[in-house]
Parts: sequence; structure tokens; C-alpha cells
Amino acid sequence: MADLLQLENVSKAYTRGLINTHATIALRNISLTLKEDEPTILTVAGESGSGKTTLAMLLLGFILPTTGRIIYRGRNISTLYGEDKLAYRREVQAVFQDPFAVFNPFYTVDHLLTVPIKHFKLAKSRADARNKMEEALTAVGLRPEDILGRFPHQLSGGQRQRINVARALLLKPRLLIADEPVSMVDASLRATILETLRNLQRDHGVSIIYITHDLTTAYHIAKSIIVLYRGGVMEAGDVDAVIKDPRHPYTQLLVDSIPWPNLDQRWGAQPIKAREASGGSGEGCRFRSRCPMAMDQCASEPPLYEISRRHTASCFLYDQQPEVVKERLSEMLPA
Ligand SMILES: Nc1ncnc2c1ncn2[C@@H]1O[C@H](COP(=O)(O)OP(=O)(O)OP(=O)(O)O)[C@@H](O)[C@H]1O
Repeated sequence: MADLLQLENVSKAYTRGLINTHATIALRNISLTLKEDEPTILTVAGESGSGKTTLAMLLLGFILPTTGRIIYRGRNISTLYGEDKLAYRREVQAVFQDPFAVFNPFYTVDHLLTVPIKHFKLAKSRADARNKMEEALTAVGLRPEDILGRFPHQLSGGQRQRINVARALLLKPRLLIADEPVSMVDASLRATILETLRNLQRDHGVSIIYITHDLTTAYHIAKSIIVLYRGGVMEAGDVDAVIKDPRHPYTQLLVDSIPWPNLDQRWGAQPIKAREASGGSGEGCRFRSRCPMAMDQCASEPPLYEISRRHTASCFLYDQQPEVVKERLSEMLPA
């Protein structure tokens, strides 16, 4: 089976200074393979400075590796020119962290979507262009009639990020580099965007490299994971296995640092009672020992766990302040 993408011992050093040169090794000896006929979601996880964005920049061809090769469908990307380079630019798309940054506030959404259509000559006529925009918006769960004609400030952060995904989808990419796509989006919208990405992989055959510092969202959507630390791969494998049973101390640290409200903690005189103890099953949730919600009683609004494999990342309690957790739990749990 042919490889879609292959990284062979890729390293990247940034050098500065002319006489006393100083090098920062941002990535060292990274190797990975994605198969062409098996669209998948691979997470690249790591703390700040571990080399994640450098990897994204390399994959998008914005910078060149210092050593090693990036092979896309059999071709070294640093040797692509002309039509081949254009095809690579079309087939490998990106969604970045900031859903606001790519929008020009003076233009409507239509403009953002029309530019790639024109640049890559994707449509034969205006009507065809309009159909393609509508198809892409529908594929990411947006209603074209609600979205087209609007200015960026008239949209929510989650809508803007899904429009970014739709823009990528217009180009029928084979590979999507999603660099922290949900980190600037409200917690309640994260699951929707992650679900959109998963649909892209499942229904449109797009492979996704999902870059994040957040292991819960990685666990949520990815099949496999590589964990970066100071530019090197610390651990790699099936996401379930790596997160449930991290072998490397750094991965253990990352897993242990997943924030979660301490439900043993007492606020005031009243202990927080686990709903599990009062009959809920909690089945299906990885954090059921820590979360008081049973799956059928999970109070995420809307009940996001339904679209997630586990309701960890999408649980609205996930990254709330203790005061909010206290308030919401007291509303939901029996006294
Ligand atoms: N243009 C550059 N010149 C010099 N050093 C750089 C440059 N870009 C990144 N670095 C360094 O390379 C290392 C990896 O940076 P990178 O941005 O890839 O990390 P990251 O994991 O994406 O971090 P974050 O999550 O904070 O964005 C860091 O030590 C960073 O300081």
C-alpha cells in the first residue's frame, strides 16, 4: 500500500548569528508514516516548545528540514516545483489555532471561500463556485443560508473555525494539518469542531495530523499519537494504549496533568456526592471514578458525549473554575 506521507529522520535546527552562530534544535530525527488508503487521525502532542509548530511548518512546506526527508506520495516535497507544488499546496491544507486570524474583517465569508476557488480554478462558473461553497459549509455542519453574506464579526468563534475547515475542504485535501484548532475556541464548541474533523476523516477520506498540547482532545479524536518532548519523540502508538498506560515518564506527567476538578474536595459543609454512588452507571467515561455524572445523566449542554467516544474533553466541567463546578454540581446533584 502506498504511503501518503513519510517522514524519514527529519530534524530541524534554527540557527542565528553570523559569527557566533547558535542553533536551537527544534526537532530531531522524526520518522512517521501515514498510509494513502487508510485515512487516519494522528495526534502530535507535547508541551510548549516541544516542536509541534515546527513540524506543522515543515509539513506545509513553509520551512525545509535541516536533515532528513519529507516524502509526500512518493515525492520529496523540497523538490516540488510548478504544477506539482501547486498540487501539494492544494492537497495538504491547514487549520490554525486562531479562528479570527485568517479573516479579513472587511470581507464577507464568501470572499474567504472564493479566493481558493479562484486561485486553484476549482469552479467553471459562479453558480458552480456557489454550489461548492454550499457543499463545503454543509459538510462541516453549517447552514450556507445562515453563513454566506455575513462578516466575520457576525459569526461565533466555533462557526469561524468550522468555516476554516470548510475552506480547507473545498480544496479536497488528502491531508489536513490542524495546529491547535480548538485551543482558542470556547469549551462548549470544542466537541463540535473535533467532530467536524472526525467526519472529514471518516466521510471524506482526509488524513489529519492533529497538533495539540491537550491530551484529552487527542484521546477524543485520534487513532494514534506521538508525544514530543524537546523536539524528540518520547512515545508513539495507539492513542488508547499511550494515554491509558503511558510508559515514558514525560507522557505520564502529561497524562497526570490533565486538569480535572477534584471531586473529593468539599466545598463548605456539603460533600460532593458522586452520582455513580447514587445509582448512575458512569459507563463509557474514562474519568468515571472522578466525574460524578453517569453518561445518561451527563449535563454537558448540549449532551456532547453522544458525539464523542468519551465525554472527557467535551464535558462542560472540564475546564471550568472550581466556583463554576461547585455551582453547577450543586444544581445537578441530589443534596
Ligand atoms: N524561527 C525560529 N527561530 C529560532 N528558534 C525557533 C524558531 N521557531 C521556533 N523556535 C524554537 O524551536 C523550538 C520549538 O518551537 P515550536 O514553536 O515548534 O514549539 P511548539 O511545540 O509549537 O510550541 P507552542 O506550543 O508554544 O507553540 C522552541 O525552542 C522555539 O523557541
